[in-house]
Amino acid sequence: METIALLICAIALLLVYFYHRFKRLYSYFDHHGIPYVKPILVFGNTMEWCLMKKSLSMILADIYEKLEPHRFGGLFIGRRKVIIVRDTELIRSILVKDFSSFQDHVTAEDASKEDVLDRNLLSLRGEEWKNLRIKLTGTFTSGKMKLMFPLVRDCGAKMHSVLGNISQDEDILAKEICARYTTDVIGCCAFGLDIDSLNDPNSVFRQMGKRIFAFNIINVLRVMLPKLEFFFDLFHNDKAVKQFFLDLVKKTVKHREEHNIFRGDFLDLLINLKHDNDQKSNDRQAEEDVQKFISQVGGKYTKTHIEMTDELITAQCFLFFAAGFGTSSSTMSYMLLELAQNQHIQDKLRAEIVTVLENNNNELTYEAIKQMKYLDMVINETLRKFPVGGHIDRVCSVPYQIPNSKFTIPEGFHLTISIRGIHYDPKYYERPLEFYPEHFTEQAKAQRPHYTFMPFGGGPRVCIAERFARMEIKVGAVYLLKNMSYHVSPKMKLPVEHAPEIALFEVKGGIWLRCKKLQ
Ligand code: HEM
Repeated sequence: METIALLICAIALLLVYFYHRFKRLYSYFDHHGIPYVKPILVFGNTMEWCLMKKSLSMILADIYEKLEPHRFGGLFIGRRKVIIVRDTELIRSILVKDFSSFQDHVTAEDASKEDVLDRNLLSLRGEEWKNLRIKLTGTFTSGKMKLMFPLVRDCGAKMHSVLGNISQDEDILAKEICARYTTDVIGCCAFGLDIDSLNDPNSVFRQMGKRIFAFNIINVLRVMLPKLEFFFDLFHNDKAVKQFFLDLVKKTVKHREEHNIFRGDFLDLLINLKHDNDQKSNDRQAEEDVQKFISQVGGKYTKTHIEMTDELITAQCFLFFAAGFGTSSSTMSYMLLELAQNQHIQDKLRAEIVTVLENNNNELTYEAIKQMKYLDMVINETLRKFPVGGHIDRVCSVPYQIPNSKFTIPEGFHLTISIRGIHYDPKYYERPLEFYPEHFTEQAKAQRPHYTFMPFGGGPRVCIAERFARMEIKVGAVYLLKNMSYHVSPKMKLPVEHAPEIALFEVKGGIWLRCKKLQ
């Protein structure tokens, strides 16, 4: 009896202790006179995320809205204090002007030094990141995109023939067909493989893609309980997936080196970097992009030697795969859903595609997709309404006084920018809830402040592959739409509900569309 009483007392004392600790922690922003959204004990502002009811990006977008009209505010991701930046001028300072104080992504803190695949562009920090980014910049110029265009077009043509086999009025899962296309594209451009997951949905590559994005509760716990990270790492790394990619790249690099094979894909460009570390580029755009990058990072760049080993090459290819296929296929499937719901936009877009193709002898060329201006508007509006990376983050590396405020962000603090919040802000978009490609006429774009459209992030750390992603989505859209029409299937659950457990925006139950062949 006595023992039970003692136990109850001990638990009660512990609860009181933790209650006070949390209370003190959660008074931080009050104490500094910073507006914030009231947290809930233990969970902070992210209870719905922990309970897998809402994605983190959606929660951040809600907080962005609640903090109107403040330039910035506070929130808690579990126990972690985070600043959310709302004002576009302040966003510019953080992403560009004062970039040197906010160079790293939060992911860099999670990266393991022992894990070779964690030495990828997204996870590297400081000088190591800068040097690698400069090296890889030349891989994504328009010239290189033009080289890769035929490879992407071949995957588009394959998707077109798969769609051709679909029986009249069949229902399709949009994300599935788009993901098979983008898996083939990235497999072909980053790994030099003809994967053909379009015809073989169970290809090893497609399975690997599904495993990379398989959600687990570990991801939530890692953020909530950072001190136990070493423990979660035991579960986190899907070692089989990593080994698969390591073996694959090593084998392909060896084969290409031995047989002198050149395909013009990412892997070739990375192998070139391996053999000629400081090769002089004869790509003018690469030089310009690098100069722009160096001026943006604040002239503090010290060139250091990076040896492009097979492991480092694999780490980049693996990231291109992980960052590339899900983002682009989600964007494409959201675009199809909106087009199915807005037949007049779909008709107008198809008319543009058909006209441009006719004017180009029915051939899809790199130049032809550049002429499809309405397609650009539709893609931009899709990326506005469904920014697959719904928020971006930065880590503050030196104490930073927020301009025109008394608050100094301490070193190590996390910052976040809600891309989704900004994209739905009625201050910047006339019809935020509608699918309205006219948000992206030249005139509308010129009237909006900078940093109000950021699906690819911003500043020197912006998505390195924006040109590639846009090319891939445009080619995919042409093949999807030129002689097929899309309608909402009776199986589709509307209004759309987002699946909270996936890092990228996904739709609960999937996007079901009815596909019709046109003459
Ligand atoms: C619709 C497609 C895509 C979207 C919306 C997207 C979005 C983003 C965003 C928001 C970031 C973070 C930027 C920041 O923090 O400022 C990022 C980074 C990155 N993305 Fe993408 N991305 C897309 C496609 C791709 C593709 C196809 C690849 C590779 C082939 C790729 C490779 C990367 C890499 C390597 C980074 C890290 C850059 C760095 O830290 O230096 N992305 N992307």
